[in-house]
Amino acid sequence: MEKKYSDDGFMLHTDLYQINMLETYWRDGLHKRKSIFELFFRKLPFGNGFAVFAGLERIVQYIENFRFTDDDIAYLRNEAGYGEDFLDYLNNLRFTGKITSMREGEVVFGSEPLIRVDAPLGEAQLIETALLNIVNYQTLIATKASRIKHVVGNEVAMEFGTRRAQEMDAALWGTRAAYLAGFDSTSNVRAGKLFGIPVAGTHAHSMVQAYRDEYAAFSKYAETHKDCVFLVDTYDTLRSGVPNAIKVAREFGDRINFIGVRLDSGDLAYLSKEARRMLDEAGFPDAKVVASSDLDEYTIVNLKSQGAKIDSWGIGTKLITAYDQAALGAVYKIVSIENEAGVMEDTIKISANPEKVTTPGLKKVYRIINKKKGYAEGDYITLEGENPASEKRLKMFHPTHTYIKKYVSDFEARELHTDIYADGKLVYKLPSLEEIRKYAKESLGHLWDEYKRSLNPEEYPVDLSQKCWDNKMRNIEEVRAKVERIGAE
Ligand SMILES: Nc1ncnc2c1ncn2[C@@H]1O[C@H](COP(=O)(O)OP(=O)(O)OP(=O)(O)O)[C@@H](O)[C@H]1O
Ligand SMILES: O=P(O)(O)OC[C@H]1O[C@H](OP(=O)(O)OP(=O)(O)O)[C@H](O)[C@@H]1O
Ligand SMILES: O=C(O)c1cccnc1
Repeated sequence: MEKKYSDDGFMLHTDLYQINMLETYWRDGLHKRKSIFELFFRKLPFGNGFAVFAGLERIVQYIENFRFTDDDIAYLRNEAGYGEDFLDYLNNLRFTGKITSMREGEVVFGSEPLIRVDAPLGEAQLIETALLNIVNYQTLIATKASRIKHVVGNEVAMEFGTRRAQEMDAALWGTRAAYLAGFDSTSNVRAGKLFGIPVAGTHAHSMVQAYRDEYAAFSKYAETHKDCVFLVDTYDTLRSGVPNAIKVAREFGDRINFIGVRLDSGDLAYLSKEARRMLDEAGFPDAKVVASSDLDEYTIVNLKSQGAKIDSWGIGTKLITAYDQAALGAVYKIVSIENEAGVMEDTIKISANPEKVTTPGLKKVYRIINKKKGYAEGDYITLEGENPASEKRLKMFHPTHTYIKKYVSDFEARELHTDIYADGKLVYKLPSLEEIRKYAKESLGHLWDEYKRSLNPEEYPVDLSQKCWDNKMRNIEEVRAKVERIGAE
């Protein structure tokens, strides 16, 4: 197809229905009504005990570019048939609202607002798709990366996924998500350039095949590179690959920095132990064994249990595609809207599944940290205006199984949201990626080990304050009464 329009903005990165709803609101004069939306997911991915929030920097990029371009308007005029008056409105549309959000790297849980948008209805509605698109992917990958890094421990985790990622943006932002959640490096050079992530890598089988000879390939690589990791499995790992790597390392001596060998197929436990033994016997005890080949947290744990001697793990496909769970399932729900009289009214979405009933109202999220132990007792969602810190003894109860409760005293109530936008202006200084990575580590540090284990972790409490819970019940009752009235008519 002939390219009629340039790809010069993010505004059309939305679902058509958002623009259609916006048109309805605008024609009906509802677009300026103050509204509050919350972005959250319900269920933690991968059966993990927590998720790692990521995506905020990209959201800021998106909001900073919140304006339809001339080409966007031309497209909407020519291909989508919107009227000139509405197009005029779109042309002048800017984001004027408020956004509060979790910080990137924050450990987060199901059913708590990760982002709150407090904006004129039209604006808040229009940004839904992009916000979900960004958070759903980046938080999913950051969480997967955190799981993998948890089992890798103090060894090195290298991100190798670009070639298998769902296209370029996914590779780039997925790599960033992996790094902020604890990965040590990436093979994606653009991610190195744009985000300052350390880049690392070895070489491919194609190089060995291009020289048609393993020894020649390793030697030529050594002639051109100081740091050398030789890929030893192209022909026969133990009979040819490792011996050739050792031979070249000996011949080049101090002229190269022989970092080690990479295994990419076969029985990685057995081969790593044998490679380790051969390297040690050859006088290279510091040479590392790198492994790759469809690795994830499960194979890594299993390889470790077999006594594998692997120092560095290269992880691609299963990380960057979130192989075992393709989507986080985060949603964006309206919780409050201004009425004709200018008064904010809560709004609720009812479901037969109690966990899917939304929690209405303007809310805040606090992490309740036990001051003595330094660990989190749970997250506590309040209505705006409540101050949990002023309570001596905080009652925390399960929002659906309310008989499950506990009292917490001597705690810090740490508010988890921070202001990102106020009156459409960016009021948040984006932290560096290194700061985010450090923050992610600290945030995870507040969790008991029981929530951190990768298999069958304990369920972390995300509770509602009594007022918030009462408000939800009142809203449910009001909707019920309304439905019954309609049913009786
Ligand atoms: N000792 C081991 N225990 C458990 N899993 C292993 C072990 N060694 C390797 N694996 C994993 O088993 C899978 C083997 O993949 P696959 O069957 O494609 O074979 P391969 O050895 O990689 O061969 P090739 O790349 O030549 O096709 C990979 O996911 C790898 O991480
Ligand atoms: O297995 P992953 O976790 O996805 O890690 C990335 C994989 O990409 C490369 O294989 P590929 O076959 O693409 O190229 P190669 O010929 O260099 O091995 C590399 O050797 C890894 O096996
Ligand atoms: O550098 C490597 O070894 C590498 C990079 C990307 C994918 N697989 C391996």
